[in-house]
Amino acid sequence: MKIGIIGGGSIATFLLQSINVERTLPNSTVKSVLLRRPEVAEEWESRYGIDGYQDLNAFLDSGIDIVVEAATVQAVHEYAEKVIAKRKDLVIISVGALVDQTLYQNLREACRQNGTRITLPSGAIGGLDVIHSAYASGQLESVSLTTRKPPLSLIGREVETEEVVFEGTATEAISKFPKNINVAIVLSLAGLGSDKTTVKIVADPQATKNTHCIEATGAFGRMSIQLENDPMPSNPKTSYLAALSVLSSLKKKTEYISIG
Ligand SMILES: NC(=O)C1=CN([C@@H]2O[C@H](COP(=O)(O)OP(=O)(O)OC[C@H]3O[C@@H](n4cnc5c(N)ncnc54)[C@H](OP(=O)(O)O)[C@@H]3O)[C@@H](O)[C@H]2O)C=CC1
Ligand SMILES: O=C([O-])CC(=O)C(=O)O
Repeated sequence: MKIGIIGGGSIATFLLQSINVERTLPNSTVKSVLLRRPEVAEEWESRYGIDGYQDLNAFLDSGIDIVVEAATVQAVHEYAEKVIAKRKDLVIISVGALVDQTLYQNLREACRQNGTRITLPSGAIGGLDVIHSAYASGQLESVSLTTRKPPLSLIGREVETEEVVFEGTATEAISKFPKNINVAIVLSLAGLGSDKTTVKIVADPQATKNTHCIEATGAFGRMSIQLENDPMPSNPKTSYLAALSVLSSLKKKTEYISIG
């Protein structure tokens, strides 16, 4: 599998190290990266053996089979439909973009027409299989997410005591915190939708981890999952698990038997 990555931040760097240096994916390599900064492209070309591009069309025509978006919600709006139109499968980690129903439907239709698929990794959370199973039977009643992160990650300043910085629907949460709460949208897409999935975000000066607590109820019973995620040192807003989940999604594409 020849992989192209959009973005040059913490998740992109993790994937390059893991796939091109540590060779964790059988018969696969990151061939091309779409980067905004030419100086990073130059350095990465020699460090990771990739081709760096600033132009989307040149990137898409560089002999890649699949594209991983590891940039921003805005970049998904900008590039996703063009990636599908070029018949490349796409992995999206800035899942928050798909709160936009028009974009979601357009991408779905473009995939149908072009015979391509979009994968949304579980990101920094888990339990999506449970939510999806409960929803598929029409018997999922409630889903809530409580996220707790260090204040600097969330609001860009320190606070003395913990502060609830948001309480509301997933739809509102992602519009206010597009770099911190993509998890709310993948949770919504697996279950009740972004207007019925409730979110609370807490800035906690004691926190050293990014914590996500998911509670769900339905005819199946009750689920409560708490993730205590180590942040990526290069971007503390992002949990290490999110990067691992992208690698896991890519790995699933190379395997014949799927779990979950
Ligand atoms: N679904 C989930 O559970 C999670 C999702 N995420 C999301 O994953 C994404 C990547 O995270 P992370 O790697 O930590 O983010 P970083 O901020 O470390 O890196 C983002 C990179 O994207 C690049 N970029 C931004 N816009 C564009 C563009 N239009 N074209 C090309 N490159 C662009 C930036 O470029 P430059 O260097 O030039 O600024 C930067 O290199 C984020 O959207 C984040 O919110 C993160 C954690 C969990
Ligand atoms: O990585 C995390 O803990 C969650 C996150 O940033 C996001 O969902 O955008």
